[in-house]
Amino acid sequence: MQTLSPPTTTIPTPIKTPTRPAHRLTATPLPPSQLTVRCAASPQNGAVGGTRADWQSTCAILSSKVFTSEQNDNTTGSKPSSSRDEITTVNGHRSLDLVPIENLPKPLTTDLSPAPMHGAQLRVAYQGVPGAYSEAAAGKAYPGCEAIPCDQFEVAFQAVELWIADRAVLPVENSLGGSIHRNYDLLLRHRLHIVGEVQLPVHHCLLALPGVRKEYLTRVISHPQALAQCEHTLTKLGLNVTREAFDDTAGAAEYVATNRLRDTAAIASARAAELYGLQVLADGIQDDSGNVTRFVMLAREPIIPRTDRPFKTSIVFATQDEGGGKGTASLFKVLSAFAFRNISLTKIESRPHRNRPIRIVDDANVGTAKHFEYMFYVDFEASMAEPRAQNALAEVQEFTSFLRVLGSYPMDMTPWSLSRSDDH
Ligand SMILES: O=C(O)C(=O)C[C@]1(C(=O)O)C=C[C@@H](O)C=C1
Repeated sequence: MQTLSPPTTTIPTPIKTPTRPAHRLTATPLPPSQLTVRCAASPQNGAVGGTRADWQSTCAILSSKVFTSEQNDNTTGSKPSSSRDEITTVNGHRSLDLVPIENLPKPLTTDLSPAPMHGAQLRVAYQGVPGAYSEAAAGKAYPGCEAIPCDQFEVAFQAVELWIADRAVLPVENSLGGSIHRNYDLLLRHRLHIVGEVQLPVHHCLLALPGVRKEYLTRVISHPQALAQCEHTLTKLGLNVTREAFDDTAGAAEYVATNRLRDTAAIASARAAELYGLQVLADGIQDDSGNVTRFVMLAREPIIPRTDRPFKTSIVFATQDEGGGKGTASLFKVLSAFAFRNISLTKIESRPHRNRPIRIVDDANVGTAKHFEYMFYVDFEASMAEPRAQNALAEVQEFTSFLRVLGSYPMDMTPWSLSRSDDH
């Protein structure tokens, strides 16, 4: 499948950004590792326990495994450092027990309510151009926000790290297409925190220039996830077309419009049709009417976990080497730490362990085994403010060589509706 080059034309200004110049953020060479990450949160009324000390004790569970800040990405599986002279980090932050409480910087926000510090709208970075589903997710997560288009997922991370944006909204999985692996890898590589999730019903349309008929089409372009979500319907429509990947759905629509392509259709939202002056050739072409994409919201600071509403926690870990002693069956042991506490897992994903993708085990009698090594991403239904979650993670640490909490955040509990008006 060939990847099209994005057009070099001007991108329309994102909605609700009347004063901002019309452009998309593009990649910068600044490595995320150069970015300063600050520590911890201040208490907030309604948070469990309600004091900074409570929050610190919650975090202390996690700070027993410390890594030196010299390490590139905390994934090498090194043993914890015990030296108090070293600058230590937990989840990319200075270890809490080394920082006097009164010196803790204030978090950007302590809750999901949009409260930007710079006195303006909350600025939310997303990948794509106006009309992309990610933009709709940003609007659902933070109504009235200023949505900032970025040309790559990584740029959205950087936008937050560089204080150009307050939040990033990124798709992580779709009910038909599965996980968006790139974003799992980026979550590990960067130091941002998951502060929320939104689930967005995704309603795809087949878009073409006005006057174009289905019979004229020779190709359909869109984001690979969108192409995958419409695979069977495209075949059922009897289209004799090639399918080509594009950076995002709305970008594909814009490309068709700007280049006046009469042989090409885009799969994108009805809103993209309006924005780029395209007609809707077919509506609701996703293979499942309940098609939904889950997005996570990222911020520079974590939010304070609570217990007054359902929370989810996302972690990533590497198991200890298998092959005897403590290392045996470590994945099973990790998962059972949750099972024994009646904590439901909602998602498990494995990705190659970047620093140690293969482990070679020589056995003189039978030969050499080459085991693939993984980073495991797990979402579980509990708040880090709950002792059972803290205890589970304390136990998980015993069987892992690396563990990071990506975030503890409110679950998206909006009522499920497949009505057209809810769709994007
Ligand atoms: O291209 C877009 O519109 C996006 O927001 C990206 C994306 C994705 O990456 O999965 C988001 C939701 C849909 O599942 C299809 C595409």
